[in-house]
Amino acid sequence: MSGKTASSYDAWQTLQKIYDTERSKLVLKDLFAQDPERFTRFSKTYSSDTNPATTLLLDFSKNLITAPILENLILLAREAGVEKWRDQMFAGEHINNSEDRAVLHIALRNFDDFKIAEEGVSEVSGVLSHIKEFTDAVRSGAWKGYTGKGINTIVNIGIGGSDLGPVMVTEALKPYSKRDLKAHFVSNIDGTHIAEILRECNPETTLFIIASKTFTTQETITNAETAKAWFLDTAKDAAHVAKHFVALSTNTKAVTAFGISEANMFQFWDWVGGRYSLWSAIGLSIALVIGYENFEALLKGAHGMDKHFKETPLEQNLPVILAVIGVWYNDFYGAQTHALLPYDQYLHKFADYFQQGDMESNGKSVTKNGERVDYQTGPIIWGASGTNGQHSFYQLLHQGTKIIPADFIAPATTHNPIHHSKHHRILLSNFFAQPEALAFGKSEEEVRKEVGPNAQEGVVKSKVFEGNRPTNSIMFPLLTPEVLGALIALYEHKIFTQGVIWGINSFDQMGVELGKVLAKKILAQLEKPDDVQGHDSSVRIDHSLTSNG
Ligand SMILES: O=P(O)(O)OC[C@H]1O[C@H](O)[C@H](O)[C@@H](O)[C@@H]1O
Repeated sequence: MSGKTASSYDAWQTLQKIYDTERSKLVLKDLFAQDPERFTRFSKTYSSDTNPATTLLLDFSKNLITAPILENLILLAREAGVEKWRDQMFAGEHINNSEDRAVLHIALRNFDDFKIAEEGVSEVSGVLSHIKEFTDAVRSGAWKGYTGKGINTIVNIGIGGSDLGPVMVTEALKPYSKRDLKAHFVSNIDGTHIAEILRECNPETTLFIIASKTFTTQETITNAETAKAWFLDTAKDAAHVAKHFVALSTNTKAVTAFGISEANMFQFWDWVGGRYSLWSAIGLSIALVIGYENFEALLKGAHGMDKHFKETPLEQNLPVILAVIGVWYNDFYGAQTHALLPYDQYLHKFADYFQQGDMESNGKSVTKNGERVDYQTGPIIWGASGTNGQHSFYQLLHQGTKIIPADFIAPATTHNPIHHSKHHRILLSNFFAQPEALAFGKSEEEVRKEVGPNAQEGVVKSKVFEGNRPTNSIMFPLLTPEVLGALIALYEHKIFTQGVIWGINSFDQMGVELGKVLAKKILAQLEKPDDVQGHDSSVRIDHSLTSNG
């Protein structure tokens, strides 16, 4: 990093001038009318070198940009050192400076292309073999529970990155799942979460996967202990735990102290960030649900996108394009949020997943050098799957006062072509219609023609769509494991690129600590309510409300 902050880069200042002087000319209707080649100019396709079915089309033509704006946005990325930082990440340098760690989720899906020297990287293939051997044994029925029965239920106990990735991916890849293996995910400390799930489990046929990078996370350890006690209630003998509990962690000591042997532990390393960990041992539940071969295809899909990000000039680089367009809205238009809108029911957890992926990475306000930024950093990520969102919050997208950049995401074909793909055709018609309506709107003149001369003024105005609301559209042939891998990696590298432009460390999460520390203090006091002290006056603990009899 140059020591400069983003707003002092030359390209930033050029962009600010363009925004100040040309903003009124950035009207999508006019930009499309002036340039019949606009779609060709502002769309790009990524295709995997090894599998032509793994293709992503990014249409970014419906953005408030021109060729010179995009050129300057790319210059901004270059001036911020995106290429340099990217190459450092791929080389295993400790770019997570506050924790002095490498950032190597790309090493978990490397398949020997990038040479990385960091400790632990050479062990990745061994852990993958362990995952394969174990998942094959469980899925085939060779792995037996303590009464000799096979496993038909898995319960992943984890939170944050040790939950959201496995949940999102197992939902997204349901068509590839072993339908007779039920997968549950417990995350919340609220006892209701585990209580409801245990009601659906049989201790003889259930496998608990304790997923925690640190193995110190309060929610996960508490839930894991509850699960163990529930299991031993029936199984009685602690020796049976070995058949029903495995751990995914970097912390061998804590895992063995919990009572899980090293043989039942799947390792990963401190250079895997929690929100980038689904590619590691944390993906065990994914491999169990979809099979090891499909898990490997997911990794290969991400690896292909890694190569694209590493080797493609910034101008053609999909993650970089998404990132700089995001910066344009976030920092010049003042957009506060970014919506992820997948038109695919299988992707219904995609926005939830990238809430952590993006907001925990880029929700920072000091640079790596410790300077307070004087510009906006990470956007608020939100969204829901189409078409449900249309019947809920799209009113605000179309006619509200806020600018909400959004990504529309859809597969060209469906895993469920019922009624000769009638559902899918309707879904896609909405996927195409919404960005069109957002971009081009409906003029007052058009409304007047429709409603006739006698309509009230208020009615006319309420039916006008100003348009000029920006979107990206991303399409792929079918949601396969490889395509999903590429799609997730696309967003990971987008987040990386934005973090570099803003000069922040996208790989620590100091902001989650304070609340945890305070909760621990309060917990001690809840257990001994007479001693409540040292908090502000709004923390008044009424023992009659907190005790359960
Ligand atoms: O995997 P664990 O160590 O249990 O951590 C689980 C989660 O909790 C932390 O508070 C972090 O904010 C997350 O990044 C992490 O994914």
